This record gives sequence, C-alpha cells and structure tokens, in this order.
Amino acid sequence: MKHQMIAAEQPHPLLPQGEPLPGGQRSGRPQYLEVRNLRVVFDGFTAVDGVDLDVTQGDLRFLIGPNGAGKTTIIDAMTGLVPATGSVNHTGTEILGRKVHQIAKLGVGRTFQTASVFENLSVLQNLDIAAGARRRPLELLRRRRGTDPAVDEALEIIGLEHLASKQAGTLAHGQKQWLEIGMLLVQNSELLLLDEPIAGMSQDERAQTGELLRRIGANRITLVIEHDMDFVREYATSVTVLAAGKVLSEGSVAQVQADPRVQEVYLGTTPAKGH
Ligand SMILES: Nc1ncnc2c1ncn2[C@@H]1O[C@H](COP(=O)(O)OP(=O)(O)OP(=O)(O)O)[C@@H](O)[C@H]1O
Repeated sequence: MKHQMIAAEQPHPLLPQGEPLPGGQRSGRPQYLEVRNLRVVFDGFTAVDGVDLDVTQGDLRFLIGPNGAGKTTIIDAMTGLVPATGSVNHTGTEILGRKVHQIAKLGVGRTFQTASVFENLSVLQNLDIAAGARRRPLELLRRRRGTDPAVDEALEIIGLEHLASKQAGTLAHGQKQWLEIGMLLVQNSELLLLDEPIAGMSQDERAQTGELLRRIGANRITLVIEHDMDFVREYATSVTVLAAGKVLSEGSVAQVQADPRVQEVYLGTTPAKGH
C-alpha cells in the first residue's frame, strides 16, 4: 500500500522537533505534568505515599526503582485505573478523579507491559481505529475519501510503513510495542506514560525503541518506567527514583547514581556519614 508523502513545508504536530533535553523545553509555553501529594492505598497498604513529580514537555523522564516501589501504580492512578488522592495537573487541567476515557481524551496516553493491540487487525487498521477515537465528524467524512495523514505520519515515525497491511498478531514483540506507541501518537497523546517499553526486546529492538523515544519525546511530556539501567543511562534526560512509594532522588542519571540513598536501595550499601 502506498502512503501519502508528508509535505515538508507543512510540519504536522506529530513530527519530531529536535531532541529531548534535560528539564524540557525552555522557550514558549511548554506543556507540563505536575503531580502533587499523590497517594494510593490498597486495603490499608500505602503503595504510593505522597509523590510529587514535575515533568516538562521535551524532557525524557525515566521513573526507576526496585520491584514494588509503586511505579506502575503511579501510572495507574494518573490514568484513572486505581483510586488515588492528591493532584495530577496536565498543563492546567486536573485529571485525577476523571474516568479512563476522559483522561485519554485529555491527551494522556499509556502503554502496558504487554502490548494491547488488536491482534486480528492489520497495523494500519489498528492505527485507524486509534485515530477514530480523536476524529471529529467532519474528519470522519474526509477520512472516507483517503488516508489520514496522522496515520501515515505515525507509521513513518514508528518505522512500520513496510508492515502496514500485516496482521498485528504476527508482528515481532518489539514491533507490537511500537504499534502501541503509534496508536497513542495518532490519538494526539501529549503526555505519554510508557510502562517498561523494552521489556523482552532484543538488543536491536531496544536501540530502535530508544531512538523512537528520542524522536517522539522532543515535543511531548514523556514518563518511562524502566528497570534496565544501561537503557536509562543512554536515553534518559532526567530520572526520578522511587522506593517504597516515595520519591527517593531526582536529577540527571549521574546525579541519582551518585546519590548514596539510591546506592543503598539498589546495592544495600550503607550511605556515607553526613548524607
Ligand atoms: N491492585 C492492587 N492491590 C493490592 N496491592 C497492589 C495492587 N497493585 C499493586 N499493589 C502493590 O503495590 C506495590 C507497588 O506495586 P507496583 O506494581 O506499582 O510496583 P512497581 O514499582 O511498578 O514494581 P515492578 O517494578 O515490579 O513492576 C506492590 O507492593 C504491589 O504488590
């Protein structure tokens, strides 16, 4: 299937703009995520214990921490999957307490550890369905007359143009994850919450995913949960370390790695006196 070329003189908001930077965009009015005192309690067990987070558009923030630290629960709370208290502000709009589909409509997109694509449909059909979620009636009418530029752009960005007509269920593990990310792109998700996107990937797929995150992270707010420290070192522009439901440390990769509290949590070493 032939896809429409993207006119260079008409950049679409999906197209990458530069590279992610520590601290995110510093000019204009960047979008932001501001989490305050986020708390999730399961039957008396506090899984997320008063978390504050600030992430600016253009920053590629990684959320790391030992098993059970509360990383996935934070994303679940932000996307309406578990009840929480506190505040989650997406560029001036409070999203905590809203329903899952309302949060998605407010530009918040997430992926799961296991990709959730429609296995029996083609790559293109998956993207088309995702795009349908954001189309207005006029756009739906226009859609019937040709391909949706946003779908073509997403195919290009995730590198699956050559597999557009392939059944999603037959894709390699990494390709499914990229398709899921593509589905968020066509929904115009401005805030991306990605839960261990490289889990189970080959070395090649990891590198390609890292480059994909760089391409899409430059003009979005991106929070990535990750365990693989080599990947974090390579691609994070900033890191938040979580332990026992609380933020333990935050900063550049070098800063958090040098933090004795982080070393203690990861390696069980005793922090030096005075820290
Ligand atoms: N639905 C639930 N009911 C009860 N406890 C839960 C529920 N979901 C998570 N927990 C508990 O909350 C804590 C945080 O879990 P969470 O999955 O957020 O950790 P995580 O940092 O993402 O861990 P991992 O890196 O292993 O995925 C864990 O102790 C977990 O057992």
